[in-house]
Amino acid sequence: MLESSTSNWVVQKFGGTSVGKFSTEIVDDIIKYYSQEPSLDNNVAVVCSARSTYTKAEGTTSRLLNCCDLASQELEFKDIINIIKQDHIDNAEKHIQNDVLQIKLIDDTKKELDLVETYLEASKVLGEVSPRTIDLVMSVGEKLSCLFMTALCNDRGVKAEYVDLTHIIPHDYTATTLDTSFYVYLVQALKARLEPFLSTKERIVPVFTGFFGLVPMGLLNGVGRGYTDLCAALISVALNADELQIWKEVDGIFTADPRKVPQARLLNSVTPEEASELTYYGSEVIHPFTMEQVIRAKIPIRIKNVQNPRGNGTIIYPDNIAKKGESTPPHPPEALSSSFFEKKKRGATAITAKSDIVVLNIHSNKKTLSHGFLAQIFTILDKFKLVVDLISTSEVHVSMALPIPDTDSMKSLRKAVEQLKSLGTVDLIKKMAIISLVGKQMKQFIGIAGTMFSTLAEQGINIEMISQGANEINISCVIEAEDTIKALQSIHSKLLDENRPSAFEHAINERLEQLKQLDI
Ligand SMILES: Nc1ncnc2c1ncn2[C@@H]1O[C@H](COP(=O)(O)OP(=O)(O)O)[C@@H](O)[C@H]1O
Ligand SMILES: N[C@@H](CC(=O)OP(=O)(O)O)C(=O)O
Repeated sequence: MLESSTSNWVVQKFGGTSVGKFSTEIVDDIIKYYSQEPSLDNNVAVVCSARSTYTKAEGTTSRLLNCCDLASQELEFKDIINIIKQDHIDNAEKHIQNDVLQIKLIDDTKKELDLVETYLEASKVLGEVSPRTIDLVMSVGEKLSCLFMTALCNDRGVKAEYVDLTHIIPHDYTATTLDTSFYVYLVQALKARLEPFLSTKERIVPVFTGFFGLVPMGLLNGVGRGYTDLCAALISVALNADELQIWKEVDGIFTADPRKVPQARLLNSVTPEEASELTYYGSEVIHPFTMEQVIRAKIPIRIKNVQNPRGNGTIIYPDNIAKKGESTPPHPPEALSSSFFEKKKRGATAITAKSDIVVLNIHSNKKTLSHGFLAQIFTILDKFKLVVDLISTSEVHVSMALPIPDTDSMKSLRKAVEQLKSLGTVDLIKKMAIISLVGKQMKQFIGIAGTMFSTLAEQGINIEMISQGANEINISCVIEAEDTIKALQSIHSKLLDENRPSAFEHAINERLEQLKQLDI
């Protein structure tokens, strides 16, 4: 059965470091190609993050947040504003050839940063920077980046128009949470903003600020860093786009972080569940909020490399739902075709590691876990805003793995420990890492966990904690952080290397052969 036809819109999201390092390549080889190549017949919408020259930590968003921090302590922040200003002016002078475009861009850049100064001066006087002010200041990162990318497109022969989404949510919007009704509202508001681009005969590329409004709770609190992915997802839904492309500096999603495991392979496709688990457990490929919206609208997400634009990348899409415009997937048992057997062989999809983990052990002072013991633990952790990544319990003992990435979260953990001591003996094990094996097909096979843990044992790696996610697509364990690379490489070689079928894979192949004989 055929569903809704194609819209010919492709949404392209570019991250901050890509805008910082590869802006001309993005315009010439990607935006121009996708919007002007006759065989593609596409309309392109672009979404950009704030510029980072080297790393995100030293990028414009981090600098702007640093200004907010200084202003809240009534300290001087203007030096940082000047660094941001100079960086963007130098960039405009270097890349924009047309004088009129360049002068206007520099002028707009200065005006935006003057506004930041005004907001923060006022906050300094008040001795407080509100979440709304933080959002307003943070939005300037995306504004500057998109003003630049729009000018660069126009300078290089791609007709483009800047679209500022900072005020897309009106002042009097009353919602307090980012729930479905909020997203429905936002998609409608985006549709209204897109209308001029849809009604004109001329092909104009809208360049959207990836900062999308002063949302309830503040964008930083409600969505967190990396919010531009979500913005691009919502624009894709508003446009009923054929594809959302997230452009990165890596060819797509690999079986492991290619910087840590040289043998890692590029994956053609992963499911949204797998992409979420990988992102949560250390492989930051896509913001976790992005997928739900787009997949519900049957829009595939493609991760691609700005340095290799013609590569296929990795598609994120469910393996049991038809894409829009395509036939619905065959109903089982047809699904159990030879491709089923091919897929099942894979077992695990990818492996990932998350560092900065602390294990918190609590031994109850009662003989058995009393009623309310876990509730008390979580109440204390919640009070200090501590998140638990993994948990395992025995009769009188609870172990938890917590992400503690900075000194602030360490301080909170210490305070929590003081209160947890009323429940039993408490100890902390620092400098740990979570290793997670992820794969939607894994749940079909007993033995993958066994292979994973015996591989670690063969390498002499001590396992502190073991946990299997309730969704059964993730098997995780906690090890010492210094063993991370060894663990990733050895497990990858046993369970994910294509060239070296393991003893375990032989066992799977044999079992699949038996199933085939049984005609299942
Ligand atoms: N499984 C994985 N597949 C691809 N990249 C991964 C994986 N795990 C970790 N990474 C790392 O994630 C990074 C993401 O790419 P990058 O384009 O630099 O991110 P961003 O644009 O979000 O700043 C890469 O440097 C890559 O090494
Ligand atoms: N500029 C924001 C939003 C964002 O999405 O960034 P990036 O796409 O570069 O990860 C941040 O630094 O968090």
